[in-house]
Amino acid sequence: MKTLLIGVGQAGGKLTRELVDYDNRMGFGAVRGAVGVNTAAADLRDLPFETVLVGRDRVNGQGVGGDSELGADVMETHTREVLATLEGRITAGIESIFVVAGLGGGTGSGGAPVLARELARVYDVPVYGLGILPGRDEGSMYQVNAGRSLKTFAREADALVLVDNDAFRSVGESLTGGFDAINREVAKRAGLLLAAGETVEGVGESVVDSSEIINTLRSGGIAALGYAAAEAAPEAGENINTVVSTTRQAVLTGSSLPDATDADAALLIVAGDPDAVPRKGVERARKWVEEETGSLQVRGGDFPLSSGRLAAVVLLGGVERSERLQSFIDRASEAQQSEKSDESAADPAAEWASDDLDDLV
Ligand SMILES: Nc1nc2c(ncn2[C@@H]2O[C@H](COP(=O)(O)OP(=O)(O)OP(=O)(O)O)[C@@H](O)[C@H]2O)c(=O)[nH]1
Repeated sequence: MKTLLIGVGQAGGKLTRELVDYDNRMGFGAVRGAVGVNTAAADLRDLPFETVLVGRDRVNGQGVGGDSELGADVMETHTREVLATLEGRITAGIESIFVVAGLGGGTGSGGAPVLARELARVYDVPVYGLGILPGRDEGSMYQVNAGRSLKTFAREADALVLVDNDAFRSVGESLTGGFDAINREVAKRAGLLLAAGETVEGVGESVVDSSEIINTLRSGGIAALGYAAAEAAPEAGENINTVVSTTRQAVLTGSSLPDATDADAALLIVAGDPDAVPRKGVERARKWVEEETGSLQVRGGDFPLSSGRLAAVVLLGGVERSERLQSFIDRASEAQQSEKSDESAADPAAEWASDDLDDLV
């Protein structure tokens, strides 16, 4: 799926850079362009693509210091500048736009939903979010920002793929030290998903195309992305169990949003050498995904790659009813209450005190 990436805020910019690097390294060519947007000049310096510094008049290139309302305000004021940098980049071949942001800070959490809304108004292609949830030991400001942003971002984008920063943290590793590793894990998942619609080598029996990604995300709301890989035997017949077990691992232990398995729709992509991919294994794995997610809309396909390994990438669409998300929302609501902010009923933050997740879609 030919995609344009827009990284908003520090985390958004860094993750976008990782996505661009991964796509280049693998030679996929699915990422057709990238732009970085930030209120902090220093965070834009290392990005190897076009950048836009917004809100200079308000924060003088220093960032918004975790104030997501200010982040949203700045983006409202400068949307035109950001859209101007996209002119000529959203060519006929572009099939989707991803707005990438950390939801715990101010620039990304406030700015990304505003930008998604404006992009959806201007362009016909789907506008997706790729949002990062703060880890559970980050401070309450991060939790509240993410809680508020999550709901708005999911509403304004055509779907929001979530990454929980706790999902890829190894035991005992500090979160900050682990960011690069987390970004690599996310880039692999998202990079393979985007590239799956672009045939790279050979032609598999049932190759995935972009419309399957779009259809899996069609119900909107929150999505999760899982991945796992294992050594492949040369003969397809010997790999039936491998395909099933990597698929289970992708969903159960390799997901960007762990424990979010109750889904509206799913897409299973099996990547590997076409001669090593067993049809029977793919069918069984697909059945397993149907049972695990409770969804009857499970699509599947191959991604032919010359590799001695087999990988399963699983995109789950419409996972907002998951316990994991509920526990995050509880955490954000608690943080908000403990900050004793005196929100009124008209304040969007007040909606986060509600347990009613159906509001998301
Ligand atoms: N996965 C990942 N998360 C990150 C990274 N950098 C920061 N974060 C997370 O993103 C959140 C902070 O967002 P930032 O992107 O730093 O903030 P910002 O949007 O630039 O906003 P301000 O700094 O307030 O202007 C926190 O929850 C961090 O845990 C990164 O490189 N990778």
